[in-house]
Amino acid sequence: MKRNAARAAVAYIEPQTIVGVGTGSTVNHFIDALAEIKDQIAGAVSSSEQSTARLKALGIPVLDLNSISGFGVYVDGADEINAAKQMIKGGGAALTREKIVAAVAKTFICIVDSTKQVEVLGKFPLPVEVIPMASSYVSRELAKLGGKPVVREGVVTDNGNLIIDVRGLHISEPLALEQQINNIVGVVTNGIFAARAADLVLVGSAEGTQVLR
Ligand SMILES: O=C[C@H](O)[C@H](O)[C@H](O)COP(=O)(O)O
Repeated sequence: MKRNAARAAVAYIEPQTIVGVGTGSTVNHFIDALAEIKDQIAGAVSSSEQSTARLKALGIPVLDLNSISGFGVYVDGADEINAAKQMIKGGGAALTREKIVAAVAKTFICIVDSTKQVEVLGKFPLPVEVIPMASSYVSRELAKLGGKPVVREGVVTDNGNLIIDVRGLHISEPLALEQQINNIVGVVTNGIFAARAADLVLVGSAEGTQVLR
């Protein structure tokens, strides 16, 4: 199902453009598909060390985001997505770089299998990237919002920070909660993608791919 969604995303890549590449098992299928047309693109900008390594191993040049002023299509997965195309991301701890690359892109294409579709975000624990010295303080602040925060064991992000997973949130107003959590001192960013929701969703199933505009 993930592969079907990932392969469908290749059709949205314009020739000789830079492609934004997310992170995760669904995106890995996309990178594999992108390798088949690598001579027809101008390179990639990547959202994690993991994706960078896979892109380079397949011969796709990876550009520094600071060396370009913009690009067209960003393709990434999600842990949950609602009907408004708002997402929870960061199950693979790549949320901050993903949010940065997504912010620069003109179009965000989210590739998911149908199990990721939800009515209300929050069943998947919300990842929050924090500066290590602030993790206890931020955890106490997150608990005040009604969630159960737990520092993800053994995980250090590509930026040298920690991830706090927050269980038990019923996220009925994703944009407001995204901003509220980002306002806690010590938070780098959180995994709610509402200020920058997806523009297009490709939902893979065993039968093929559904396009949600
Ligand atoms: O940090 C990881 C990313 O946000 C992923 O895009 C997300 O966790 C979905 O990953 P997967 O495609 O492996 O389910």
